[in-house]
Parts: sequence; structure tokens; C-alpha cells
Amino acid sequence: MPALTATSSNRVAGGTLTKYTFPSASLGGLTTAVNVYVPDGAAAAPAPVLFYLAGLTCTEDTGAQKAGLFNSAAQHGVALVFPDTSPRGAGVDGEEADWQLGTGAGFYIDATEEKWSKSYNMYSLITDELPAVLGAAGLGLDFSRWSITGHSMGGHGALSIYLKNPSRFRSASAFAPIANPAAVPWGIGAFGAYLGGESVSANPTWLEHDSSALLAGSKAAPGSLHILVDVGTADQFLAAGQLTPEALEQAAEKRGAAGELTLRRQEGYDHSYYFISTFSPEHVAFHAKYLKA
Ligand SMILES: N[C@@H](CCC(=O)N[C@@H](CSC=O)C(=O)NCC(=O)O)C(=O)O
Repeated sequence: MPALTATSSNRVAGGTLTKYTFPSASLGGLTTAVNVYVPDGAAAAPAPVLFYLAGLTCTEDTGAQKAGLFNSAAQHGVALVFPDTSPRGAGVDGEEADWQLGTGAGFYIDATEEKWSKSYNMYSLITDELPAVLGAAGLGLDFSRWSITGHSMGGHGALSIYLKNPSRFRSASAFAPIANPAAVPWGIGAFGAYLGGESVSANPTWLEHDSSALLAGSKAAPGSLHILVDVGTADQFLAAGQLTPEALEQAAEKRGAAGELTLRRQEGYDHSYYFISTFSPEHVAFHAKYLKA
């Protein structure tokens, strides 16, 4: 197991936020950084864990600094993990050229195209390596009680990772997620580069990472999924057709298991962290209900 190096530590909301770095096998040996918030008391009784996956152009610091999650996490005794959004410095040609691809835009999938596949494996980092590395480090994290949330690209990550692994997580939520990436410009660009193909018809493996397709086809027991989604009605990327929350609603309808998806349209809110920080306490409370059941 790689050693964690603590590079900063801050007292916040009755707990401690520590930034760790370690060489990541998933990311081809590149050093990755992760912020971990542990509420006081977790040394004696390990805390359930909520991952926060950030969006395009973000880092491990964005959610920690702007999402307003700490007070509610402390109130519910929940630990928070904020991973980075991509490898850094992989040296892939063009990875810094476009904010929607490459650095800051890992899309929480494992690339299969040779150009990207050595380092762009954010799915493995989130689902396997981080729980193994953080779990073995004795930080007071209880990964048998694990939920996941995220924003935009990170909302896509949270929902798709949950729907691919429903028995590993207690619940999922998302702020303004890219709900149907296989069908919108952001997803088509990223999936085309990382997985290959120009469209989902050319490469149907895209659907393995598409939350709407995953929900519609989920084999999880009816009623066993717990999903909360908020989207602002004034979201600029909703207007641009990148988010398509209606696809998720249609998928839930197709699955036909009532009560699994709560999707709320929040009047007048945009895509920003002002929106996220307004509703993040409700998301923590939603997850705490299942993490502490
Ligand atoms: N540079 C871009 C805007 C990038 C942006 O808005 N990123 C969002 C996530 S979008 C989907 O994943 C974000 O969370 N930014 C960080 C922040 O602090 O707001 C442009 O040119 O439009």
C-alpha cells in the first residue's frame, strides 16, 4: 500500500481536514491529492464516509473550500473525501488544451483508448484505490458505510459509480449532474476521446458509464436505490443542453420502481457553488439517513 503524505491540515467544524498525497497505481504512478475531513470521535468509532466528486476544471480543493459540507457532516458524524478530478501531468498530447478534456476533466471513467489509458483511470481511483489506501491508513473511516455525491461532471461520476456498484454504496446524490453523458456534447467529447468512437451507436460501451442508461437497466432490487438530485432552473449548462435531468426521470419511470429518485428543480439557481452550498446540508442529511441506518 502506498504511503500517504500529509501536506496540510486545518481544523474545521469540530473535526480536521487533511490533504494527503500518494503515488496512484490507477493513475500510472502519478501523485494524486485528496482532502479528507474526519469529524472528532472517529478515532474511537470510525465514521461513515461521503465522497464528493467535483466538476470540470476543479481540484480536490474546490468542493472542500466552496461546497459548505463541513458543519452538516460534523452534525451527522460523517467523514468527507474530496478526490481530484483527473491525473495531473500525465504528459498526454493535448491534455491541457481544452477545459472539457484531459486535466481537470477525467470524467470518473477508466480510459480504454491507448493515448489516455495509462493514467486516465479515475473510476479505479475512486472505487478501488482510494478506499483501499485510505481504509488501510487508520484514519477512522468506515468504508462499510459509504455514500457518494458530486457536481456536474462529478454528479455524473457519483450517479454512474453508484449505479454500477449499488451494493457498495448506501446512497447517491448529485448537484446539476450530466445525467445522460452519452447523448450530450460534454459526454460525447470525453467518452469519444477516452473510450473511442464518435457516438454511442459506434461504441455502445459508453452506456456502461451513462447514469440514465444504468438506471433504466439496473438489476438492483426494486426500491433499493436511494438517489437525490438537485438542478437549478437558471443553470447555464442546463440551458445549453449538457445536463438533461429529464433523461434520468424517464429512466426511473422505465425502471418502474417508485420512490427511488427524488429530482428537484430549484427555481432561479445557477450552476455555481452558491447553488451547491445552499442545498448541500440537505444532501448530507439525506446520506446520513442511510449511512446511519
Ligand atoms: N471554464 C468554464 C467553466 C467551468 C465550470 O463552470 N466548471 C464548473 C463545473 S462544470 C461541470 O462539470 C465548476 O464547478 N467550476 C468551479 C467553480 O468554482 O465554480 C467556462 O469557460 O465556461
